[in-house]
Amino acid sequence: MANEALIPLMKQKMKTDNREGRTTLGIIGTGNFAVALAKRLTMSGYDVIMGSRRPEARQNNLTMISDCLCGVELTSIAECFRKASIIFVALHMEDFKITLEPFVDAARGKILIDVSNREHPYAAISNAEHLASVLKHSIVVKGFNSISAYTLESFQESGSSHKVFIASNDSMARNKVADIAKTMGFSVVDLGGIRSARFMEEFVLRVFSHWKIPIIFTFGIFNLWSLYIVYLYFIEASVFQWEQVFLKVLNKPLCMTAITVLAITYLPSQLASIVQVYNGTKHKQFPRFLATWLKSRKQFGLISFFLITIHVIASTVMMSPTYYSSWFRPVTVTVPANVSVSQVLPVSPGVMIWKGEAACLVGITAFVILAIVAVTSIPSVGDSLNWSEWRCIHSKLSLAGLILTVGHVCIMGAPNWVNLETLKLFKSITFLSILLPLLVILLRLTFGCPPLSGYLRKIRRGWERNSESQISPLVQEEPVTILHQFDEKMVNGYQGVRLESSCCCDNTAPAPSTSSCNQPKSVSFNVQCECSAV
Ligand SMILES: NC(=O)C1=CN([C@@H]2O[C@H](COP(=O)(O)OP(=O)(O)OC[C@H]3O[C@@H](n4cnc5c(N)ncnc54)[C@H](OP(=O)(O)O)[C@@H]3O)[C@@H](O)[C@H]2O)C=CC1
Ligand SMILES: [Fe+3]
Repeated sequence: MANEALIPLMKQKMKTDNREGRTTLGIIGTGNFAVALAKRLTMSGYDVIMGSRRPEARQNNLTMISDCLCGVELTSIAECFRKASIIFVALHMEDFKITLEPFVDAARGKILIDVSNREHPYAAISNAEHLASVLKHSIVVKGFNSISAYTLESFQESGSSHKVFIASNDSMARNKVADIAKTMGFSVVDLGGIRSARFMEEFVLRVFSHWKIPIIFTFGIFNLWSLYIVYLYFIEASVFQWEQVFLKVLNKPLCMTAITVLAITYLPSQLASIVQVYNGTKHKQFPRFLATWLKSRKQFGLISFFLITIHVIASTVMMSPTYYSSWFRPVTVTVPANVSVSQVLPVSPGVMIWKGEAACLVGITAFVILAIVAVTSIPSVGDSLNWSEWRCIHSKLSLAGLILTVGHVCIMGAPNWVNLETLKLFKSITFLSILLPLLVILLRLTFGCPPLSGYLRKIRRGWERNSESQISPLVQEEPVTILHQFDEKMVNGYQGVRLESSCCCDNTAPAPSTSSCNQPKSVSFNVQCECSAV
């Protein structure tokens, strides 16, 4: 691995790269990723040299793939090492040794960007560390491995919402690669030393890891509600026919699951408030289950919205007096004396009563509000909002959505609840399904009203009940970031929280400015933001 003594040599080489102000970058490999990268770099204003084992054989292929590649110089790997000082290694890890070992001296002092991914999650060392061991005197930077060839090629779709993670032991090399990524239109996340490469490579192999728990939970809740519905409507009383099982019957556990999962989305925030008030500080870690639950809120919310959407469509399809008899005015038919009852009379359906209309209005409004919340949780949309707007939508508007959803159920069920005995009340599915959401709303309102709201705000600004040394008010106004080691837990948390800044602050003594941090050891997350969103 390169050391700082190589930096002057590198600077010298960088200067020779400039032709008419353009920097020359090398790419070793001519596969899918290399071609997409060459196109993107060319369109971002770089001169590109591609190094191949068989340049003559590849030349025709490249120009046939795209016109953008006409200006790209295709040469041997040795020539590529000679002409460029920053080189992307777009090879499979298994080929590093056999293909690159002869170029140990040619690679001396060069910045090599390892873009490779692994087949399997478990490996003793990362691909980047393996590359550094093959080309001992080079400076290896891990990066771009989470960006697909498709993303590189589709200019319009890959905006700053696509993040390029970068890791290297050499801070100057990291900065240079970060500048290239920014010029290409990506936003950059600096993950510090090369050890982070292990997690960068493992991270991309995970398949919907954040979705597993929410999906299993939702499935469990759906099964429980379904069993209860079957018991109520088919075993205890024969209310429905089996033919109605696909829409009318299924719609019931579906909407009950949707509202339960919606409550589960907002419940951990309230539990977090309870824990923080109980501890009298925000600096104590949440219990593991709660931390995981907090990180899964987005997934729970989106699953709930998905179920609500199906419920809305199914209800709209069935919207008739036959299915929703209690929502419509009954039709009285007077049979004239000269008409026999066996004759068919045209009967116009009754209009909706207040209950039906009000339930529809409140339900539609809740659906639209939750749609806005769901859409803004898409990173590219969320990124267009500032922090206050994002917080307003995910805190206030989502609460309004939950209240309206409960209101929708109450309008449907409440007129019946008053006539029911206590025991029978617990057999009402509308009553049962609002209990958890009501608890969440009550907790939210309790923590949102003085004096608890003020107390909680104080805690979230750094105040500690049992601490002598309070953080100065000036520092409290700054976003408080905590230095995490880049470990599995942090990568998991990445999707759930908004990345705000990357200063390196200590948990107990937040640094007031990012400038004091020349070499952040890891990304840091704006914990203030996460807590506020709570
Ligand atoms: N494709 C994608 O979307 C992404 C790919 N990556 C990573 O980028 C790297 C390249 O991927 P990709 O371009 O798809 O792979 P390809 O199989 O399409 O290309 C690999 C290239 O490696 C070169 N090579 C050098 N030595 C050997 C060797 N001994 N045997 C075979 N080929 C060799 C070949 O070029 P030549 O014959 O000209 O020397 C070949 O074109 C991989 O490590 C992959 O994990 C990372 C993110 C996304
Ligand atoms: Fe409904």
